[in-house]
Amino acid sequence: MVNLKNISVSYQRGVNALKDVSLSIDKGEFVAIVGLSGSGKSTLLRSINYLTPPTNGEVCIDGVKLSSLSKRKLKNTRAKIGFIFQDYNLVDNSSVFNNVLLGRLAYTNTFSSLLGLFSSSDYNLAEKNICNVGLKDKMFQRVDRLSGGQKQRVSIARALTQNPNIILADEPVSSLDIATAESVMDYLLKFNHKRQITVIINLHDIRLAKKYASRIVGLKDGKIVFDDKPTKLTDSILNEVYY
Ligand SMILES: Nc1ncnc2c1ncn2[C@@H]1O[C@H](COP(=O)(O)OP(=O)(O)OP(=O)(O)O)[C@@H](O)[C@H]1O
Repeated sequence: MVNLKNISVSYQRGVNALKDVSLSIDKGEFVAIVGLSGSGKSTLLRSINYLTPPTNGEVCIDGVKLSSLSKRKLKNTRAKIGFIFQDYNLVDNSSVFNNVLLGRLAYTNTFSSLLGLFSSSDYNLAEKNICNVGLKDKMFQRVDRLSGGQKQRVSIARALTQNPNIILADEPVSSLDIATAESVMDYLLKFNHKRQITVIINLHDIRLAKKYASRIVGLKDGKIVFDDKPTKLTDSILNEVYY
């Protein structure tokens, strides 16, 4: 369903962040991307939903080339791809409920979204997903009063409210302590299993990658140097990825 065909990304001043990367990810996989800082993990994730369109190569989602899509169709495709950021990307002075409702923005036209018009099914979906991440009692609390783990659960609920086929998560637990990080990862794994949502996640914690992912992709200098089951990621391969 996600197919990267020979993609390269070059930034200004000659930085080649990805070099001829090809990668196919099937529905329902839980893929962790690992590698040194600067190896291209964020760029890879952002190219999948065209936040950073590749300089060369093609990104295909369900067989459709993103480069061939009109603005409107690209918006529709992106609506089915949730994105979870390391720093949560929430509206701090707004409630949990309003933040989660923003997941429906991908489906509303500009006029409705400017007026904040949502349907009753949008409200119901937001409420259901807040309950699904265990935040029912915080529903109308401002998000800046929440802990880091709770904030990241709000971002998961917001992504779920898009009814996504894919969730992209860029270092979502790196600011959290180990126990909290695992509880956030548990939620991602739960929705991966229960809803068959494909999860593609950047992680610098190899232990978490091995514990949760069904497949690990190692990036080094913008190239894939490992792509296999977690059990195949031996210490000597790790040394190579992180050298
Ligand atoms: N907007 C940008 N403009 C120019 N160079 C960039 C930009 N974004 C990233 N880069 C460069 O591209 C390379 C890959 O960066 P990227 O953020 O994808 O790596 P990463 O593995 O996610 O690193 P980190 O774990 O530190 O976030 C790095 O050399 C980085 O400095």
